[in-house]
Formats: sequence, C-alpha cells, structure tokens
Amino acid sequence: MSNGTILVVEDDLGLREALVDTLLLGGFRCIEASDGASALVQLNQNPIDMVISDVQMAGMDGLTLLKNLRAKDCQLPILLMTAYGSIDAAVEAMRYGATDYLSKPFAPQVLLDQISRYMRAQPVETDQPVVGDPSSKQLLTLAARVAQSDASVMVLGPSGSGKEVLARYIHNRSKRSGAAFVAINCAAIPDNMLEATLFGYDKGAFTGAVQACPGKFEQAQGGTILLDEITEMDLNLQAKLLRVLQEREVERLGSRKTIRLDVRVLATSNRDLRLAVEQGRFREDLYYRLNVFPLTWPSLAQRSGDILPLANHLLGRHASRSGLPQPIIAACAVERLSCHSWPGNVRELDNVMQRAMILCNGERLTAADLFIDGEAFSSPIVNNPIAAEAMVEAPRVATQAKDLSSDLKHQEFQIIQDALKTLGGSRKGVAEKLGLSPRTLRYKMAKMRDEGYEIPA
Ligand SMILES: Nc1ncnc2c1ncn2[C@@H]1O[C@H](COP(=O)(O)OP(=O)(O)OP(=O)(O)O)[C@@H](O)[C@H]1O
Repeated sequence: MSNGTILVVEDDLGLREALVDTLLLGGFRCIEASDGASALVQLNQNPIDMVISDVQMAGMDGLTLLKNLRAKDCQLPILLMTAYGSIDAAVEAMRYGATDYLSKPFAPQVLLDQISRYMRAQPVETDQPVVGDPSSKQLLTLAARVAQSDASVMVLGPSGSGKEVLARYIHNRSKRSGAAFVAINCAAIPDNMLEATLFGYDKGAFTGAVQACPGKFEQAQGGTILLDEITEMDLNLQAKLLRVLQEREVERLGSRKTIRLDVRVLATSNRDLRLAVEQGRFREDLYYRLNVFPLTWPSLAQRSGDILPLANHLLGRHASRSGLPQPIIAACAVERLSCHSWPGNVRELDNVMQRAMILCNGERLTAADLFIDGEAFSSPIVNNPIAAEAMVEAPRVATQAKDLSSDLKHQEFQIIQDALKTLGGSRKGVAEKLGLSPRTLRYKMAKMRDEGYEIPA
C-alpha cells in the first residue's frame, strides 16, 4: 500500500523529529504541527489519513484538539500519546473518541504497529495487478470473468501476496466500478469497535458516540465492500454479519431503522478456511455464503515469473514518488532477486525496492543495493568490494557473508556516531561530510536507534 499521510502534532521539536523519521522510514508521508491550533489549520489544507498527537501541549492541548477533530470527522483515526502511567488521560482520550493511545516512551516498532492497525485503507495506485508468470495470468483472466457476476468472492493467499490488489481489480472490472470500493481490515480494528465500524451507529449509541456515523456497508452502497482478513472476526460478530448478508439490510447500532443494502461482498483471508471452520473459529454458514467463488493467489515463490516484472513496477513507483529516474536492474541484482524465497511476498519485495531506491547511486541498481532482511548487506559508506562479492555469492556463503555484513554495518554505524559527535549532532553536517542524502542518513539513524545505538544529541 502507499502508506498514507499522517499529521504529527507534538510541541517538543526533538521528539517530533524522531517521530517523523520513524514514520518516513515506515513509508508514510508526514505533516507536522507544533500545537492543536496549527494542526487544525493543516487539516483544512491537506488530505490527512491519520493524526498522532501529544496530549500535553501549550496552547490547544491534545484533548481539545481531539474534540474538535471528532466534531468534524467521526472516522479519522486519531492516536494520542500520553505520559507513562497517566491512566486518567488515557481513559479521557478514549472517552472523547481517540482511536487508541500510546503511553510514552514507546519503541518505534510499537508506533508503526499501532499505525498499521488503524490506518485508513489506501488506494492502490495500480489498476491492473502486475503479473508475468503464466499461472498469475490465468488467475487474472479468471478474476475478470468472475468480476462480471455479482457473486461473493473469497480471495485467499499468504500475507502480502496481493489479495487486496486482486480484490480491487475485481471491483474495477465489475459493473459497480463507478461506485465506491470500501476496504476494512477486520484484524486491525478492536473487536468492540468493529461492529460499529461495519454497521454504523446513532448518536448516543455508546459513550463517545457524539454524533451519528454511517458504517462501512452504507459507505459501500452501490459498490463493493472488501472484508479483509475475515477469519479474524469474532464469532458473535460473524453471526451478525451473516444476518446482514442474508437480509441485505443493516441497522445502525442504537437505531431501529433498517437500511436496504446493494453491496457486493468480497473477503480475504490468509488462513486455511476449511480448517478454521473445522476448528470452530469460523462459522460454516458464513463460509458458504462468502466462498461462492474462491480465488487463490499463491506465494511469490510459487510464481517466480512475477518477481522481475513486479520488481520493476515497484521500483518505478518509488522512483516517481521521489521524482527520480527509474534505474535499470543489473544482472547481478536480477540473480539475487530470483534466488530469494520472499517469505513476506510482494510486500517484502516492495520494501526491498524502496530501500534499493534510497541506496542506489546511479542509473544501475546492483546486487549491493539490495538490502534483503536476513541476508548480507554491503554498505555504500564502507565501500568494500569483498562485501559486494560476498552478497552476490550470498546463497552459497550466506553465513560468512552475514558475519561480514554485520561487521560492516557496525563499522558504518560507528562512523556515523563519530561524525555526529564531532559535528555536535548536526545531521546536515554529517550528511555532507559522509556524502549521504539527508534521507539516507535519517534512514540509517533510525536503524541505529532500532539496534540500540546511542545517537548523540
Ligand atoms: N500483482 C501486483 N501488482 C502490483 N502491486 C502488487 C501486486 N501484488 C501486490 N502488490 C503490492 O504489494 C503490496 C501488498 O499487497 P496487498 O496489500 O494487496 O497484499 P495482501 O495479500 O492483501 O496482504 P495482507 O494479507 O497482509 O493484507 C501492496 O503495496 C501492493 O500494491
């Protein structure tokens, strides 16, 4: 997914910078505000997908900002950062409609995990899934045929394999393409909020329901709803969902008015559905209702003909986002991409291409620009030909290369740490001295932080 835009509201400049660095690394766009009032201005001027705000700020504090935001938009995800141990502030935040809260201090990964739980689904930029493997081409042809009907479709496949891309493709190829496509990730929303999110609620239906809000089904009226990771839905809610699907009508929470629905339902799961039914974790009647037409997108390793076309496509996407020309993938990089098993599927490939775009210095993307998790990495700063060699040979000498890589990474972090100390913490100075772009430096510093290196102030 293009990860979306986050408004970061924090009056402490240092902390705001650290938050922004972490979020940029996570692939999000960021807009900054130092208090509640300027946050409201930013919100009026920019499309925002999520807000992260401190509670204690001079001027308009986080809770007042929260109330203002909720009055304008009842669905915008808002995360509040509360001081450690400040239970009262956290409870109050939730009462006034915060989506969740983070208690300070928190690790960067905790922040990123919370964000991915609540981030609004982002439009996927490509209309047509990119494929190259004969099996994927067949699957697309089948999906295009299924799209013409109004049947429920269950898209199966491992995490990151492109299930949402396929679901959007079905919507775009259907007669409903002119209407909304509404995706909801059933695993990302806490059980007690999922029902209200799906079916909507009336004012006063529960504490914090300060105004009526339509649910996702209503928003998808005339179009398609995607129930992502449906097997994660709790059994009680599965029963309510089944009723909505059977009756084709919905009642908002706290309301007696029924609303007729004209919505096509698509669902995804990365579990073995039959097994989930056998284990009593997924209702059999719901299984049959949703599984009218199952389509399975296998792991990337099982359709290796897709790897290179996808790598080029994803690289092009990152190049155009950074306003840079798209590099050509050199033969050594192609070999490395083809050798890897891609346990994280297309999402992992996307991350690798994003990093490669940052690391790549010229028109050619080489094996040394591919930073694959769990494999050797040759640093652009410590430009060591032995390490580059070790990377190309990675499948054969993985263990040796891994040791060398971690050694090089340590040296590189040491160099950055020393430069920061010498230059009194000036990032601009360090970037210039080491010949790195500010973005690459930020990326490396965030990695250092993750690995427990101390960053001189
Ligand atoms: N065939 C494809 N063509 C273009 N982009 C793709 C393709 N498959 C996956 N992607 C990209 O890979 C990323 C992951 O895809 P997607 O979110 O559809 O996977 P998923 O199977 O739904 O993942 P999850 O199970 O974690 O929800 C997205 O950035 C998407 O744009």
